[in-house]
Amino acid sequence: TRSTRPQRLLAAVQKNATRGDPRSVVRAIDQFCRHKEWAMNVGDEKGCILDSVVSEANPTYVLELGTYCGYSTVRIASLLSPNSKLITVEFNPEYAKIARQVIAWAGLQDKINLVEGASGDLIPKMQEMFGVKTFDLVFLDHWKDRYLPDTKLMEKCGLLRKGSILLADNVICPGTPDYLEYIRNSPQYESQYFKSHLEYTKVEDGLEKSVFLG
Ligand SMILES: O=C(NC/C=C/[C@H]1O[C@@H](n2ccc(=O)cc2)[C@H](O)[C@@H]1O)c1cc([N+](=O)[O-])cc(O)c1O
Ligand SMILES: [Mg+2]
Repeated sequence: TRSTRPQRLLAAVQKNATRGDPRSVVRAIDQFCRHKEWAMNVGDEKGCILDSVVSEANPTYVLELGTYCGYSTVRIASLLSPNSKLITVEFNPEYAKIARQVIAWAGLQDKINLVEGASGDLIPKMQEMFGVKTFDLVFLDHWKDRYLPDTKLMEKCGLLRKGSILLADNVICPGTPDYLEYIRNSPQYESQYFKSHLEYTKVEDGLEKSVFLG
């Protein structure tokens, strides 16, 4: 049977990227998506904004919601300091299988915990599963109708501390209107919109960075 797009993306990484070199893995995926097949990675343009937010935050504990093939997982983890950890949540076992191999090719498996399941089920278990108290940075890039309920759930579970940063992809395209309305009007957050483009296209999209004020 025909291969899947994530399988072809992984093959492009294994063909064009250098083992143990995360930035070459990121570059190989961007090349594949720009010249061969579009895929829903945060991409190179929004990826630069992601890089600057991660570098400035220098987080110890990062949560990513929506691994997909591991592009942003590798991009973020490549910027983390030695004792920091990235936990990434993936619902689809096929995507998880590909992402684990992309992460391994980048040589970042020691920094990353990929956990399979639904965010709504796993968020309440983060503290007991990983001994995490709070997350310094959360990257939201999963189902767009889950951004708001999962943010409220993270608040309820005490996973956010004064200064925790939420960074949300696709707030314009495909769009997360209920999340934007909540986060921009809540006195508990200070938000900033970084205007950009939908990955590998000229369509407008952007990232919303929100700091939890506690
Ligand atoms: O739909 C989009 N993203 C949904 C991502 C979903 C990912 O999150 C996982 N998940 C993990 C945990 C869960 O609880 C639920 C899902 C899913 O298994 C999938 O791997 C999207 C679409 C476009 N687009 O242009 O159409 C562009 C983008 O940048 C996007 O991110
Ligand atoms: Mg996205």
